[in-house]
Amino acid sequence: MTQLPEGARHLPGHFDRPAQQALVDEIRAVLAEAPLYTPVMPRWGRPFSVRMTNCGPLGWVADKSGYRYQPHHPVTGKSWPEIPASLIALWEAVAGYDQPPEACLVNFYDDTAKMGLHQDRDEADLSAPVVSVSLGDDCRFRIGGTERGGPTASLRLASGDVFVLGGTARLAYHGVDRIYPQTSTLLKNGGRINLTLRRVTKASIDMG
Ligand SMILES: O=C(O)CCC(=O)C(=O)O
Ligand SMILES: [Fe+2]
Repeated sequence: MTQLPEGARHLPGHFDRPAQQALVDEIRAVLAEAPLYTPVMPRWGRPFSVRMTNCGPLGWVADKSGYRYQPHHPVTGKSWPEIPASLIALWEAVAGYDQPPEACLVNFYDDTAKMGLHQDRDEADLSAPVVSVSLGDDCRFRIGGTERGGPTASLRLASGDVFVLGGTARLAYHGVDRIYPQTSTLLKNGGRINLTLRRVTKASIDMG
């Protein structure tokens, strides 16, 4: 595969350095309310190398019973904090979808973390794209087609980049092969943050 699948868009440097810094400050505030935790794979319970938390009315969680969205943090039991306004604005600018995102997954990768090839398909509404932001160290991102085992392409994502999976690519297999340590000075202790905005339900929801 030499080019990106239809509906996949890489927006290099969408956020400039000051905007990246502002986002990091907002994410630190999210982490203070909703700390990173280590999810585990369904069934076997093998821990992910990526630590996670969420903001938004719904958050994506993984534990022994499966993958799902839920309105509260699995460790603290508290509601997830709100999605920062700058990320709502990003969604409005690039998603082409008239409802707001409901979930913002926060992934934290240390120097050795990675994420295997997978599809994002736990959402009831697959007509909305997945919009993701990279902050901190670069990574090698891999993207293929909608069938497991097909050809893939890899590209380097850097701090401030935005990546959109929409159209046919909404169900494209993708993953993070590796982090390139010490390639960014944004996060003082290194590592990479990925923010992934998603619409989960079809209609507007009221979480009451
Ligand atoms: O870290 C990334 O760039 C991708 C994250 C991802 O695929 C996911 O959270 O589903
Ligand atoms: Fe994903």
